[in-house]
Amino acid sequence: MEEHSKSPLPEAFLSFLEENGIDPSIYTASDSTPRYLRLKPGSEGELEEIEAEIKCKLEKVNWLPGFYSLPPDVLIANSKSYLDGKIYGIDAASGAAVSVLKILPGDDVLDLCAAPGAKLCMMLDLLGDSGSVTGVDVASHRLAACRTMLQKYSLGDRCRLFVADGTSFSLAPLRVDSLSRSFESAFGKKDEIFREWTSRRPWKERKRAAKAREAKSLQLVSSSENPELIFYGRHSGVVGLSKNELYKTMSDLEVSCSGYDKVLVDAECTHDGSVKHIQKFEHWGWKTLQRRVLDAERTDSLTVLQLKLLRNGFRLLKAGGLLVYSTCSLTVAQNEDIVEQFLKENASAELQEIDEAKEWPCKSGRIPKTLRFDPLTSQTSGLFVARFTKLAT
Ligand SMILES: C[S@@+](CC[C@H](N)C(=O)[O-])C[C@H]1O[C@@H](n2cnc3c(N)ncnc32)[C@H](O)[C@@H]1O
Repeated sequence: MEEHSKSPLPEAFLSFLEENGIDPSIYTASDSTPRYLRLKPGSEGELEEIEAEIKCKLEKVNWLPGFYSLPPDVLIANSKSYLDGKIYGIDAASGAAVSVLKILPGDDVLDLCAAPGAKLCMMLDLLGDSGSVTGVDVASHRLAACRTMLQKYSLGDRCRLFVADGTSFSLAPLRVDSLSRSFESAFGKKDEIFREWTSRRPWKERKRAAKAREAKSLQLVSSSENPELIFYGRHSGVVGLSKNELYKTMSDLEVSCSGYDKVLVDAECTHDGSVKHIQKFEHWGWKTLQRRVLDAERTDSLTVLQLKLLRNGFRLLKAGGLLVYSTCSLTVAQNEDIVEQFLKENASAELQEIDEAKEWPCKSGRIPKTLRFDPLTSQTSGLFVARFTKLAT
């Protein structure tokens, strides 16, 4: 059994909630909030076996296909089903955020803040055998963990991962049907063609990556520097391409027909919706919580980052496509205010009603059509979700 903290919320966190108009009573259910897992499609027939192994009955989440809940103190990380990649832990609210993207086989999907990757895995499961998913994250160590996860669940076939700043990432989706381009590029310079991914990078490439990391740490990287590609699957569209083809950026005009079908901006935030995250600071020290999470200046710079991520995600979305903006903060500043500001400056952005949520245990946000999940209402972690579509101009 895992240890669960029953200690009261720290003073600094309570003041943060008060300043942000968040009712602390929504967290009172946190200790009993179930844990959730998603069954890898195809493993449904093994439910009884999985239950026997984790010694616990799994409750089907009626409002979210493929999801099951279990008591918060049941450990799954050492179970064979988990190690074999038949189940993965993902909160139901996170699953809801992915499901409102309505991913269909064949879609080109962009996940602009991808690590550690629970939502990315679900996207790849929904995508099936056609289309592509591009995962971007600014933190290379977190994205490396995401790569490990893709490999564990054998989900990387149609995925590519870039260490990059999501506020300026500009690469086009790769059409997996781009055989003619691959054929052409096969006549290009030999060492510029991407061969099948292997974790053992050629010496030249490792040296180049090390140099890039060094330049980054010395802040020598110009904004025109190519993002670092740290993984690509066999059917991600990368194999056979030249560097020039891969690193082709899109003009705003090209985006409207060649942009991504679906974009997730699961933005960096103060994580205040997740008490499990806040309680970690019991061990790291409440002062760290103050500095790393609650500090007003940090929150201000976060809202700037969130708006930039949303703007860039929307820029890369094709006309008629869907974008989901989510955060695991419950403050208005990081959610509704961002949505309002964004709508004000984007005539082609339309906030969409999330019809499927009518049967879901969540509330409307302060702006109609947006959703809020919280431990008390939803028995999930806290999450804000807004869905936009891009109108043709
Ligand atoms: C809430 S987490 C994303 C969780 C992820 N979607 C998942 O389901 O596992 C936010 C992520 O944003 C990343 N991030 C922060 N600033 C970024 C930026 N400028 N560009 C891209 N990613 C960024 C962080 O490194 C972090 O991994």
